[in-house]
Amino acid sequence: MSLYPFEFLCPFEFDCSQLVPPAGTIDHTMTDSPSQPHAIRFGVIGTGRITRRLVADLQSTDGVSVTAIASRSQERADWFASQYGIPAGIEGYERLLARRDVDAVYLSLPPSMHAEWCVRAAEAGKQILCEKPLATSAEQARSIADACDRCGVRWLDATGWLHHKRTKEMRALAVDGRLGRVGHISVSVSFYRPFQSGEHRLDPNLGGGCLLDLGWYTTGLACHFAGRLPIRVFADSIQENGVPIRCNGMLWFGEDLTASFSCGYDTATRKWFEVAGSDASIICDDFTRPWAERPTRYWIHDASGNVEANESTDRQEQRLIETLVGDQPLDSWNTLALQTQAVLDALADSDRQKQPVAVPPLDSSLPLHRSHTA
Ligand SMILES: NC(=O)C1=CN([C@@H]2O[C@H](COP(=O)(O)OP(=O)(O)OC[C@H]3O[C@@H](n4cnc5c(N)ncnc54)[C@H](OP(=O)(O)O)[C@@H]3O)[C@@H](O)[C@H]2O)C=CC1
Ligand SMILES: O=C1CO[C@H](CO)[C@@H](O)[C@@H]1O
Repeated sequence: MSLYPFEFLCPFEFDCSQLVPPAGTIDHTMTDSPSQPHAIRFGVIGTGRITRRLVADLQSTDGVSVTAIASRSQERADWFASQYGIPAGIEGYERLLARRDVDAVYLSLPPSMHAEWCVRAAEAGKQILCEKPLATSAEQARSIADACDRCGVRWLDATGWLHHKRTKEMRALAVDGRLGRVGHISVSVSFYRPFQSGEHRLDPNLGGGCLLDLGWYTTGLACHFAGRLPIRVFADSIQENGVPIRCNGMLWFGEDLTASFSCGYDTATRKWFEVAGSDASIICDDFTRPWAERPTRYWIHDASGNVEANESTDRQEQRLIETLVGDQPLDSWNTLALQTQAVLDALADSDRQKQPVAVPPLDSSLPLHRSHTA
């Protein structure tokens, strides 16, 4: 059965009067409602699986509305628009960027397309929420950051777990001495196939492979808790169709702190980490998102077998969206994304060479990824 049933017809027509925004212009006159004055109006680029969830998250975030969705196919755009109550279905991503009723875009394309469409969105003056991985190389990631800088637009990668309220809490435990001296971080993210045909995760030309897809989480987690870039990394993968389908590795943050990771498409769903200190460890088994119908949870284990359990609920995607459309600086989040991408480059390089490689230092003008955890 097709993933996209096309039996629904869109009741909305494309409105040419909404074309042509001067870059950076935000025109709130077209879709503001009395209940949402000055809502930030999102346009969605791509109609994939994750889009369904994020559209609902956008629509349920205060101060945000979704005004348009673009697909390569008019039929698919119309179907999504009608299913999700989005006023306009648009054929072609460029046409969405040209609309005056779009202030920000949510981009959920295969990874190899992120850089091009983020840069175009920035040049059209739109704020950007881009799916992870931000790009397929550090150079591409930097081109996104530079374009956003140049055009004065805010951007975030859609890495929801970072914005969960417990993430700050867990990191505080690691840095305030509760665990003793932190020595090792281990992190695993996986799920077991099957994939549908045409799956971008298995296509090297679309930025496929578990290292970018799931290594984005494992690398980001290790860098987030370490609060610095690793000096040296090692990765080794099992490949299929020219992409890694299992990848394991090590990160050295200095002599005192190491991390190990495992990610892949050939073991059951795992989304856990451990931060091990000299006195105690944090263990979390759902860091990327909660298990269905359960609160998020983590445990602090001490050296005597005492366990402190923590459960909480939060709406991490809404927090992520609020952070983007808010007015606080995004430097710290942006830096972590650029660091993560640079480390992924080094891991891919190590996997090719089958030996540890040094991680080049990041641009020193970037602020350290620390401020929001204070
Ligand atoms: N944050 C999270 O929790 C998650 C993030 N992701 C990320 O979201 C992004 C999209 O993933 P996912 O939703 O699974 O992807 P899908 O394959 O389901 O969707 C990708 C969409 O991109 C568009 N597209 C444009 N060109 C191509 C092409 N050549 N091949 C395939 N699709 C194309 C299609 O939309 P159209 O044809 O309508 O233009 C398609 O629906 C990835 O970067 C992924 O890592 C994914 C899952 C969870
Ligand atoms: O980011 C993601 C979240 O996890 C999924 C698997 O559970 C991945 O497929 C996806 O790319």
